[in-house]
Amino acid sequence: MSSNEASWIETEDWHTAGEPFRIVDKLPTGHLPEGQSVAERRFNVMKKSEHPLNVLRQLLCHEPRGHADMYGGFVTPPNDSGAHFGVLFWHKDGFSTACGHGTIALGYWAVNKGLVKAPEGDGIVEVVVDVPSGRVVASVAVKQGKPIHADFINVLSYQLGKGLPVKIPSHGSEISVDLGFGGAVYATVDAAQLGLKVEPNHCGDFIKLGREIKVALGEKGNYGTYGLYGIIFYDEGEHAGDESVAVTQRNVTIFADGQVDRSPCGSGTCTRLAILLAEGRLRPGCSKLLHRSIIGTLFEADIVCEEKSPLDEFPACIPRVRGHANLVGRMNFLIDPADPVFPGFLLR
Ligand SMILES: O=C(O)[C@H]1NCC[C@@H]1O
Repeated sequence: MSSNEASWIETEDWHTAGEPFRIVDKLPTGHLPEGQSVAERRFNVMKKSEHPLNVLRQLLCHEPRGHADMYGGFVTPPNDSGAHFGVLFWHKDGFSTACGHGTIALGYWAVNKGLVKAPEGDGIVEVVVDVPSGRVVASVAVKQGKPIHADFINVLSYQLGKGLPVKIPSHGSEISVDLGFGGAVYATVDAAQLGLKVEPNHCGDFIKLGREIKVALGEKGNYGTYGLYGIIFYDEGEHAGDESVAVTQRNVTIFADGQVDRSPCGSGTCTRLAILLAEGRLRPGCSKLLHRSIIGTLFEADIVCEEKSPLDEFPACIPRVRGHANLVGRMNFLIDPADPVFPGFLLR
């Protein structure tokens, strides 16, 4: 694709629990960023706003081809032969380090496309994906050769901070937030502190509050090279019977700059699992988190195992999140530099 010529680009669009995931399998020549790993490729595309892959992100994410809550991934080579492929996740403001809903969609996509050999009848097939935060797995269950659900098995996840006091303009008194890592850094907040329920009619409030909390936390929200990615507002749900069997919560995750996750957020769910482990409310191998989204869709999550933690104060675990993805359509977009709104626009 030369910079002044119009060209076409194909995508396959999925959603996982309502959250969009637009997959670009074949990148135009000259678009793959340099790097030995997906993490290096991400750093390299982020260094240069005029990088052709960053322009392609805006074209496919922003209006009129996308919208302020659009999300997707560019498929790349893996870091080495241990993974099937790599992916650079993108959202309206840039490239993220982790994406559970996208990994679930990629699991379905790879099986449907025949990129990994699935059992002809019933069984499980593992799709191994290199993402910027490490190597993750979509473990796809198939029935008569077709995916029926996928488990996102994430990188090591753990709590980073407990009860950090935060003062924000929209709320009179100080609130308290926990910080955690699930491939990306999240601040998690019990929405009851703000007098809010996680319901679609409060979506605008959560966008505003999420932005305010991010600003108020400032550098305290960073962890090494990871900046604070999202704010998870959660409600405690009804106890599903025995507390040792399940914790039920509903959340909305506001990520990047005011982007709203329609799904329960895969990497956010991993962060909540790690915090619930630290609080002693979940245990590896025997209890679950039933995690609903703001639109009511569900991820079912548990802890595969506890592992050595990089921090003395908090335990660490390998989390697993089960979800469903659905194909939305196959698109063929015209990319025309002469379009008066090239490469696109946003109204948030
Ligand atoms: O499921 C997830 O992990 C992603 N969903 C949007 C924000 C996160 O990257």
